[in-house]
Amino acid sequence: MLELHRDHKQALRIRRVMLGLVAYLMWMLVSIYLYLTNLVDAGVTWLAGYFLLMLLTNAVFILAIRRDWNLRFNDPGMTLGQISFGIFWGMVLLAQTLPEARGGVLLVFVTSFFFGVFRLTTRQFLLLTAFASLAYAGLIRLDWSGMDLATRRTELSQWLFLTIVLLWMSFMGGYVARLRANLRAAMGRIEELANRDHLTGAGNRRAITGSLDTAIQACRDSGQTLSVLLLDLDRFKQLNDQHGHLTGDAVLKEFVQRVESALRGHDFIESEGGERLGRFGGEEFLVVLPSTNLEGARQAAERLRQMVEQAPFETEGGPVEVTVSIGLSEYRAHDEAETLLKRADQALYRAKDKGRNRVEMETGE
Ligand SMILES: Nc1nc2c(ncn2[C@@H]2O[C@H](COP(=O)(O)OP(=O)(O)OP(=O)(O)O)[C@@H](O)[C@H]2O)c(=O)[nH]1
Repeated sequence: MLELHRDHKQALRIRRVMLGLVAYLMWMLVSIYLYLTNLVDAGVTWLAGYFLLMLLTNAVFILAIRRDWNLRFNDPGMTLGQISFGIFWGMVLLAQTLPEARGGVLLVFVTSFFFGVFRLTTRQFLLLTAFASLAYAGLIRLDWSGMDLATRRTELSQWLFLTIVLLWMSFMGGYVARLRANLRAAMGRIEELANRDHLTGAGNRRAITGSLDTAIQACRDSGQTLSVLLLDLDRFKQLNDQHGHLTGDAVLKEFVQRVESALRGHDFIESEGGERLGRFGGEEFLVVLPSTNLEGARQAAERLRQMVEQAPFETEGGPVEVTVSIGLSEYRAHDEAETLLKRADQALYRAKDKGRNRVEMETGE
């Protein structure tokens, strides 16, 4: 199938413009009907030009998205612009339509407005309502002197009903658009909750293993390097026993802050989205280092170890001395996440075994 755009969101926007094309097709069908029933003051050339310009409008919107010009706007979906053009082309047809058929044509405006629920605020809806209402009032004003009293009354009541219906749609549409925005925010929040460790704010196990899988895939695709660090706080049980669980919690939080600032402070952590640090278990954390070989990872790990050791952790129960042991491994061809982590875990075990507060690398076997 033809790829609309390499970016998923942009492809969706193009699809939405195509949906707008359906509305234009509707204007075309209406105009053909009006032409066949002699209710429009236009010939074949006028109609052909009208169709062409409408299609061109649509094509320009699609082109703008394909070339990413739309990304410069606050509303990259260009909803307001698209609806304004929809109304404009509707008005053009209305201007040519004989007064007795205008009432029906006005109904088609509702379809243009409907697109607003994708994005527009009530204010923007009201702006469009004013635009449509004034444009129609302008048309009536133009033909006013040629109308008899009955036609004037019909046109005025049609103008009134159009304005009322569009006003109603503005408030309903704005409400639906707000619901949609709330839903999107809620989805973001749910995603955040599903991926974040509640206590420390670091990524949780699910998030960090997801990042690891992505990083492994990148290694397979491009042959770049990747290393992982498993960090485990030393004698944490003893810390809890001596200072209490709350102090233990505070230490975990500060530990994450220290590691995160150390990771941010060095450009070895070129984040390409996704988590780089995650809580793997109680007092065990995983750091994923893309594009980093074993030596680079060792230096990073050593920096982290020193960051933890260098100053006591300030807690409400007073300062607490904390150290961390770190095991690290580097991606090898055909590694799965499990095998990579297993080697890091074995290295961590050795670090503990050799007295803690140290960095150990995987062995060459
Ligand atoms: N305060 C606090 N403690 C936790 C949390 N999660 C796990 N722990 C504690 O962390 C301790 C981990 O103890 P162990 O696995 O025996 O390891 P350790 O005492 O750190 O000893 P080594 O790892 O060998 O240095 C346990 O006592 C857990 O209760 C947490 O969220 N908050």
